[in-house]
Amino acid sequence: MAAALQTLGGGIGITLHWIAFTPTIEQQATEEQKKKWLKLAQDVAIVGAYAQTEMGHGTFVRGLETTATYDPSTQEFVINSPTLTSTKWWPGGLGKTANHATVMAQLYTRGKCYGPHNFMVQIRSLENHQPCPGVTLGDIGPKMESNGNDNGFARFDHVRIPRENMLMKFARVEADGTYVQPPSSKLAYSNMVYLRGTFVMSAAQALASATTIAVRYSCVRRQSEMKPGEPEPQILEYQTQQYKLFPQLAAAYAFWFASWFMTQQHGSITGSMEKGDMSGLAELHALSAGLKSYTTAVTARGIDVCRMACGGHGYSHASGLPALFGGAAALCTAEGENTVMMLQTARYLVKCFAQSQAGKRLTGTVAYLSAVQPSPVAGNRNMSDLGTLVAAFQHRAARMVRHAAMQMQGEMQKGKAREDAWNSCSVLLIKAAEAHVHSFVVRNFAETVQTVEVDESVRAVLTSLCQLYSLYGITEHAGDFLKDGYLTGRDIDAASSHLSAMLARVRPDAVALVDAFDLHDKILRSVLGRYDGRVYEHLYEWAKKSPLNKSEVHESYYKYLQPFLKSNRAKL
Ligand SMILES: CCCCCCCCCCCCCC(=O)SCCNC(=O)CCNC(=O)[C@H](O)C(C)(C)COP(=O)(O)OP(=O)(O)OC[C@H]1O[C@@H](n2cnc3c(N)ncnc32)[C@H](O)[C@@H]1OP(=O)(O)O
Ligand SMILES: Cc1cc2nc3c(=O)[nH]c(=O)nc-3n(C[C@H](O)[C@H](O)[C@H](O)COP(=O)(O)OP(=O)(O)OC[C@H]3O[C@@H](n4cnc5c(N)ncnc54)[C@H](O)[C@@H]3O)c2cc1C
Repeated sequence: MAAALQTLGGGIGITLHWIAFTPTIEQQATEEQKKKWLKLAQDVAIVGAYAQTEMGHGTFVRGLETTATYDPSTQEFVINSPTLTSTKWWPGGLGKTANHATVMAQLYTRGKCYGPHNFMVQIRSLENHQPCPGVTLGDIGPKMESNGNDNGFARFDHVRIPRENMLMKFARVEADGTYVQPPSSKLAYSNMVYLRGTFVMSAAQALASATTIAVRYSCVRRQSEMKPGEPEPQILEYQTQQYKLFPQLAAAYAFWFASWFMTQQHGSITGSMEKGDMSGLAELHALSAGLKSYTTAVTARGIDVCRMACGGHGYSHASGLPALFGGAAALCTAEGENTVMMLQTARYLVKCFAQSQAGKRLTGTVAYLSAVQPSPVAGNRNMSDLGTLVAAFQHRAARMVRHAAMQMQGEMQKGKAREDAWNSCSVLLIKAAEAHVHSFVVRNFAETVQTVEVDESVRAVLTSLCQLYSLYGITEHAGDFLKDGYLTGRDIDAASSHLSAMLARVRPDAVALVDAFDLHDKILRSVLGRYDGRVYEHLYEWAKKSPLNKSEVHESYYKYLQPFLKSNRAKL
């Protein structure tokens, strides 16, 4: 059923029912409320949207304007859109598909505001799908991509819902209007942490799709002469083509493994939180925010590299790459805009750095911050050794975190308010947070290839891929490693030559590495990436099905071109 709805396309968007609406019930509803709504959602007996973002606010959740005012005389909440900018705007499925929504609104009771909380609101009739009284709904119009999803808008004109429709697992409002605090005000945001974590796998899968398409096509496509008189080579024989595609292929594996870690972390930390231990929430938020931001940004750029590596046919929708890029671009903005998310990670790193300066031993993904030596020890490093590469990335991140934090401390010592010092160092903070996440991805990649249960021949290939990913990162960001002399120019030259060697070493396994993603043609939806490699025949068939080819002479000739040509000829 869900798959059918999913493929219905135009105007039917059920993605967010699965990835946001249903998980919000799972994570924010009481057991009683789950009995009422969870099975309905899981069986798609109701279809839901996650309605948080408004026309005027997406990033700043505390600035949302929709209100939920408790009326103790009727034990109801009154949901209202007080301004134009409070109109819910963007939620997937909200325009035409969903008949329910979890609505994030400022909770008011006894005249006091307690901040954003989630409320279950029925928005369309289950009989005729018409909007419920007081609810105005619509689609927000064409977007860059994913136009099958009806991202919509919603306005509420004093819509009354029972008190029990507030999702009350963490915070509660009693019948008399008393507000009961949650263990942490950020638990209302927990589903965003979950969804960000899933974006890491979405990014990995998107990059896996793009590299599958581009690597397979690069084995089919023959172009130019490498040596005069010789047959045209597969374009994958060109080192430049390998330099474009193999780092993206390595990143797809790196992000895939990072998503395994993210899923495991989310499970164990939320498990502890169920028992009342909130200690892991801050690290979980920082990791999910940073990984979401980093992996989606690299993926969007990487998909466009793959698109360009396929030449003209990459620019055709037949390749599947423009659609992949559009979707990946959405991941950079949705579920927490990337800059804002990376700043959240930076906020956590600055806090941890201060704790480490005060003598606290750091643990988890920031443990290296207290372990890394501030003074570089230059020397001939073995740039093909994974341990050396991981240490280099951790040194780089620790140095940049320290530099950004000290810069901020310096600004505050000059008398700047903390917020102003933060803002004037935020570019440094973003770069430090990116270096931190990059070092985590490299370390996690190295640890995974060394411990994953695979045949030794497979481990050797994955190790080469991990070396390639790390060496590519070092050569792309060489300045960061050279700055304090931790790596020398000779180390960077060694890294470049090892990288070239890794490109050649990965080449024979490139097709096997993309086939290993096991992405069916129906998922890839790409003429260039077909498993059977019969690109040209299917490209021609695909083009012939274009709507423009329904008639030999298009109606636009008679309407526009013919009179235009005629009048120009008449002037000769
Ligand atoms: C290729 C595939 C294609 C697929 C097609 C496309 C599909 C698309 C699918 C699209 C689906 C898209 C669906 C959608 O898009 S759903 C809508 C998604 N919207 C967002 O993600 C909103 C983003 N904004 C926020 O989360 C908050 O406003 C932020 C975080 C920015 C500020 O918040 P706030 O102003 O309140 O906080 P603060 O900055 O003062 O910090 C105060 C403290 O709070 C801590 N803190 C903050 N947050 C969290 C947290 N979550 N857990 C735990 N802790 C948290 C923080 O560390 C700090 O701690 P400390 O430092 O004081 O100790
Ligand atoms: C495809 C898609 C699907 C979506 N689906 C949903 C959904 O189902 N439900 C839902 O509720 N929402 C959804 N959204 C909305 C999405 O969550 C928001 O667009 C996102 O959170 C970004 O918020 P914004 O649009 O307010 O951007 P803004 O925050 O206005 O971003 C504009 C610029 O301001 C900058 N900026 C903002 N705050 C800061 C800061 N503190 N420091 C530095 N720079 C800052 C940003 O970095 C950015 O460069 C979707 C969006 C898209 C694109």
